[in-house]
Amino acid sequence: MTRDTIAVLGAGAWGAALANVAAQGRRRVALWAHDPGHAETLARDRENRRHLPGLPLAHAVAPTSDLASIADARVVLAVVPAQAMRDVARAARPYLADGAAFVICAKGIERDRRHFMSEVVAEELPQARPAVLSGPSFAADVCKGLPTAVTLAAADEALAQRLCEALSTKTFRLYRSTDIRGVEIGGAAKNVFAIAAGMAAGRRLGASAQAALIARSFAELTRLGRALGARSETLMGLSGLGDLVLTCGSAQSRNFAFGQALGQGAAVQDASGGKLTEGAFTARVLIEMARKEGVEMPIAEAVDAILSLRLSVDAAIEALLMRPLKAEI
Ligand SMILES: NC(=O)C1=CN([C@@H]2O[C@H](COP(=O)(O)OP(=O)(O)OC[C@H]3O[C@@H](n4cnc5c(N)ncnc54)[C@H](OP(=O)(O)O)[C@@H]3O)[C@@H](O)[C@H]2O)C=CC1
Ligand SMILES: O=C(CO)COP(=O)(O)O
Repeated sequence: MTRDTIAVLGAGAWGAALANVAAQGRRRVALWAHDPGHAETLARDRENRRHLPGLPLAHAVAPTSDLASIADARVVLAVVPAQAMRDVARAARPYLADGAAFVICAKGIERDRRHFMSEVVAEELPQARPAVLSGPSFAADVCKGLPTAVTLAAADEALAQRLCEALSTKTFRLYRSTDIRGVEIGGAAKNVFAIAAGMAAGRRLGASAQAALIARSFAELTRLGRALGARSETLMGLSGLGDLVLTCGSAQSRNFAFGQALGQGAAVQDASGGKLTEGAFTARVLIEMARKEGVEMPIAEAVDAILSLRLSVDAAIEALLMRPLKAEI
């Protein structure tokens, strides 16, 4: 079988990790950075010191800031922050080959237009075949070759199968799905819940509270996911429950660490330490979507209220605990 040519858009932690995965068994994988200086530094250091220090780039990874480098790719992995996806997809339009797979690896929802990433890509790249890759996977773990399993969804199951074969390695396993919406909701929402879990850890609420928070977050995700057409088995799978458990349970997560800093008293504007925390961009749009669907999401609402400075962490915890008793659904 010939191996699909792969290019990666976005040279952060996850872009570098996925470029290394794609480099296995390939002679060249273009890794595009929007900042030419960053592309030059990557090419010189052969390591992403800014985002993934201590983990070398594979030989076949070719850093570049020239978008024309995606022209020969049959598979393009889009690994930029969710709020940058529209601009990057639009800029890629003149170069992307007809029928190329455009695999969304960002986890978020477009704030301004309330669009899922697959909707953004459908609008900006009519020639692309969109797919979504999401699941429990820290970039450093993947780069170190630790075992990881994620979901790859495409509307066309044959494409999903082909992408799983193109991207899977001995330690990076892809499971196919056709439920694009289910996979992208899980990835976007878990970042918001991870902020809440981090806050609980920062306030030292204890392991029982952490478990309750994960379970009730999953109930919120399930309610919204079902309202938006996601399949239950997707929400219960790697990209839903799997990623929720990972991100809500580890300070390796930037969203969790952000919430933890907030719980320990850091100000909202300082708590991320300059790192990308997708949940902070997704919280508001997630609850706007939920309200439109008539879905209750009290944990996500609390995160949004704290980030908008309408509520303190302690007041939000108090409000969650004082909610009327109800059936467990
Ligand atoms: N890290 C992880 O373990 C995982 C991350 N993801 C998801 O992948 C996405 C990217 O995350 P990650 O790589 O970790 O983030 P990083 O912060 O490590 O990297 C983001 C990269 O995108 C670049 N960037 C920023 N703004 C733009 C823009 N407007 N146009 C093009 N590029 C831009 C950054 O450049 P600069 O350095 O100049 O700011 C940087 O190279 C997120 O949606 C995240 O949720 C998914 C699974 C795992
Ligand atoms: O998505 C991730 C793991 O699956 C990475 O989480 P953070 O963006 O919170 O670091």
